[in-house]
Amino acid sequence: MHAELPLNALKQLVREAGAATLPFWQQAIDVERKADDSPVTAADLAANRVLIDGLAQLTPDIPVVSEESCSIPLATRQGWSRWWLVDPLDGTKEFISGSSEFTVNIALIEAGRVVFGVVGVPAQNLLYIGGAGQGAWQEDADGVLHALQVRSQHTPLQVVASKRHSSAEQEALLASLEHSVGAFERISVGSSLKFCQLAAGQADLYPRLAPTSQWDTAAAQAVLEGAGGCVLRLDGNVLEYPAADSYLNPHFIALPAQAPWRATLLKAAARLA
Ligand SMILES: Nc1ncnc2c1ncn2[C@@H]1O[C@H](COP(=O)(O)O)[C@@H](OP(=O)(O)O)[C@H]1O
Ligand SMILES: [Mg+2]
Repeated sequence: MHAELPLNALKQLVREAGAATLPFWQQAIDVERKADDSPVTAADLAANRVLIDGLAQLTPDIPVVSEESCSIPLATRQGWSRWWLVDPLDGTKEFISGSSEFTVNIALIEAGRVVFGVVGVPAQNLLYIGGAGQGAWQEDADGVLHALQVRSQHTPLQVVASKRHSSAEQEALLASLEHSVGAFERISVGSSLKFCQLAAGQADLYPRLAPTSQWDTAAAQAVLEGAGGCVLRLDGNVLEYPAADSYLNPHFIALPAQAPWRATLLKAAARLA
């Protein structure tokens, strides 16, 4: 997997960033509001510091954009051929509520595509790693790797969706799925763990017709792609990571690449694009 990357050190760094969040977890914690009204805590900032310092040390030639350090001029970012895209604590609202569904995310972007990602789940002492064409693994608390593979047939379909964010379009897509493919079960999960559950063959579809930013999706997209999944915009193209004014993603669906109902779902999604 990306032979030139210091893989073990990167995994250790994500574990250390996760460990930096845990002293604040399930404790009374001050919550600040950012300019976009989203919450940020001392845990987000502690993990951010570990990752920014660690990446600068491990891969000094690769620039970093983090949710908590993202005010880098577009003209500068447009000159980068590869860069790290970091969400030090995805699922901040879950973290604040005391839920274990929060993650630490680092993704390597090359020429606008995610090529490698590590997702840490600090409260479960787990890591997910992977990249398109390279495979995907879960590393357990003892450092043992377990290969991940999506499933493509499961009845009923299990749909993972945000605990907190949906939209009328998302509900319309799910209604059309039920009509054309069949009944499904819906499971609410916070953070980028939703992609990891697909990668691990524990769920079948993650529709996100509600806002996310690039750092929310990139690392776990790499894991899912390595496990045989894909993340597609509603027009059927792969979700990409262009340098742009805004870090907002378009709406997307994440699914096993070989899902038998893929074409049916994409037809319904195209009507909502
Ligand atoms: N209006 C909005 N604009 C951009 N991103 C949003 C958003 N509402 C929610 N999100 C993103 O959704 C993520 C949470 O996803 P989920 O609901 O699946 O757990 C948040 O990540 P953070 O917790 O890192 O801020 C946040 O970035
Ligand atoms: Mg996030």
